[in-house]
Parts: sequence; C-alpha cells; structure tokens
Amino acid sequence: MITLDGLTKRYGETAAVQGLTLTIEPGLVTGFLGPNGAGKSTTMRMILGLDRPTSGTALVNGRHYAEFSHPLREVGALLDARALHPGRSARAHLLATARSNGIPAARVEEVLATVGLSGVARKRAGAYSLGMSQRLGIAAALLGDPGVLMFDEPVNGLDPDGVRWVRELMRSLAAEGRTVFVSSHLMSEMELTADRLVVIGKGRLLADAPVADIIAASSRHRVKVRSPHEDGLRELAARLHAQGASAEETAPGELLVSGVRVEPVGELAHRLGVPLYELSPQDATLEQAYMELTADSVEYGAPHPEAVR
Ligand SMILES: Nc1ncnc2c1ncn2[C@@H]1O[C@H](COP(=O)(O)OP(=O)(O)OP(=O)(O)O)[C@@H](O)[C@H]1O
Repeated sequence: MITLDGLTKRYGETAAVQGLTLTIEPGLVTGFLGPNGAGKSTTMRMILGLDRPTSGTALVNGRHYAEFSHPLREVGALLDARALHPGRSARAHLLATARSNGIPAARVEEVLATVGLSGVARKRAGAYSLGMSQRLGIAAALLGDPGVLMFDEPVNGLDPDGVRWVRELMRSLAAEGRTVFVSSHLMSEMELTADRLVVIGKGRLLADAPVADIIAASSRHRVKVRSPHEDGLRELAARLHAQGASAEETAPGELLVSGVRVEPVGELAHRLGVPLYELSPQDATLEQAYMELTADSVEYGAPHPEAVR
C-alpha cells in the first residue's frame, strides 16, 4: 500500500505537487494520469525517497522508503529505463542490484525469463533497444519480489506484443495481491489495464476513482432508454432531472440520459414499473473523460488545429 498525506513539492516558484492525499491499495492496478508537467514523476520520486517533500509524507506500507534495510524487497520501480550503465550486460546489472539488496543470484535468471531477456542477457545494456531497456527495467523492479510496484510509462517504446505483455503482467501482479501504480499517457491502454485511476493536473488531485466511475462522469457518457410506455418514460425523465441527471427525449419512446450510470436508471425504471425494451450505456471513452477532467490543467497545449486556421 502507498499512502500520500498532504504531499507537496516546490521547486522555487514551481509547485510541482500540491497537497496530494490518497491511498493506493493492494490488489489493484492504479493508473496515474496527468498532462505533461502535472507532477507524476515528482510524486513517484518522493515515494522512492529520491526527492524530499517540501511538506507532507509519502509512505510505503506505512514506512518511509529510507527506513527499509532492503528496499527492493518492499517496492520495485521502473522510472527511467535508460538510467543504466551502458557497458554492463543485463545480467551483470541485475546481479549487482540483487547483491546490494541481499537477493539470491538465482532470482536474476527468474526475472530475466519473466521479461523474455534470457537469450540476450549477456549483451551490453547500451546496445538495447528502448523496448528491451523497458523490459530490463521491469526485471529490476521485480527482482526483490516486492509487494509494491511502480512503473513510470512502462509501455513507452514497446511494440504491440510488448504492450499486451505489460498489460497482462500488471494485471497478474495485482491479482497476486500486490500494489501496482503505473503512469501512462496512453488512455486506451489505461482503460484496459487499470482498475482505478488517480488523475492530477498542475500538481493537484483531479480524480481518484474506479475507471468506470471516471468514464461515467464524462458529459459524453449517456444511457439510452427505450420503452413503449411514453408516460412512464416522461416520469422517469422527471425523476432523473430531480436527481441532477439530464434526460432528453430523442425520439418517441426513447430517452438519452447523461450524468448517471446505467444501474440507477434501471433500478428507477423498475421502481416506477416502466417496462424497458432497451437500457444501454453509450460509453464515453476514457480519453474523452480525461480530456474534460484535465482541460484546465494542460500547461503545454498546442492550439487546436481549428483555432489556427
Ligand atoms: N528537479 C527539478 N527542478 C525544477 N523543476 C522541476 C524538477 N523536476 C520537476 N520539475 C517541475 O515540476 C513539474 C512537475 O514535473 P514532473 O516531471 O513531475 O511531471 P510529469 O507529470 O511527470 O510530466 P511528464 O508527463 O511530462 O513526464 C514541472 O513543472 C517540472 O518542470
């Protein structure tokens, strides 16, 4: 488990992270999203004790990273896949890391096999492609068999097979009860991989919720309802309006509801005795929901092509 409490980091005038308070739970893949410069890497660096918070705390399993005598057995991380000694082979790199954390050398062969690098383990890491470096970084994170794993952009540079492999690896690590915290800019991939999302913008928390809830909160998310009972549908629409949702009659006997998930609409229809011929979510994509959430937080946005014309 990772616990952030009022976590704040300032670099001079720049407030990189501002008062983040949240818990990243075990047994789930938690995606960490935010525009460039939002503070994701800074947050991860503070969790790993690589940056000192200006105020607040970042704890792993209730303790500061610096308190662990064998940190790699508690938390494994991939932050920068290229941060390797280029002259060392993958095996030598992993052996050195293992030795410094009291991890048996046999574990190196296991993680090399897990990430598919056994056949090239004697090659210089400097000659690796970006995708191979990512795999080596993931191997290093897994080395201590830790309960907490953090990955900063792990699919960067991977081919589609590699992307799918990372997705399955993240899911299986979470299924084993580990805490998996992963940042990415690839929304479609996050939609497939993550259970929960933490979204930040300009260092501040924008959302911390299950993926489905974040998508359902998008104004583009709709629920289509069809019934032959037009009076009943009108009553349903009025009740939904009263609950803060909006319901528009798009055709006789058809409503498009926004601002609410499909389940409460179905339950309300049942309570009102309105027979339904259709009750279907017209899902927004995570990308649409994310764009709405972060619209005011994008610092380095280019003008939209239509605004330039
Ligand atoms: N060492 C540093 N010194 C000064 N400013 C920094 C430093 N590290 C990060 N920052 C600033 O802090 C802010 C957050 O940066 P950070 O790298 O954490 O964002 P990010 O969400 O990881 O971005 P990206 O998606 O582009 O990787 C940015 O404004 C960045 O310029």
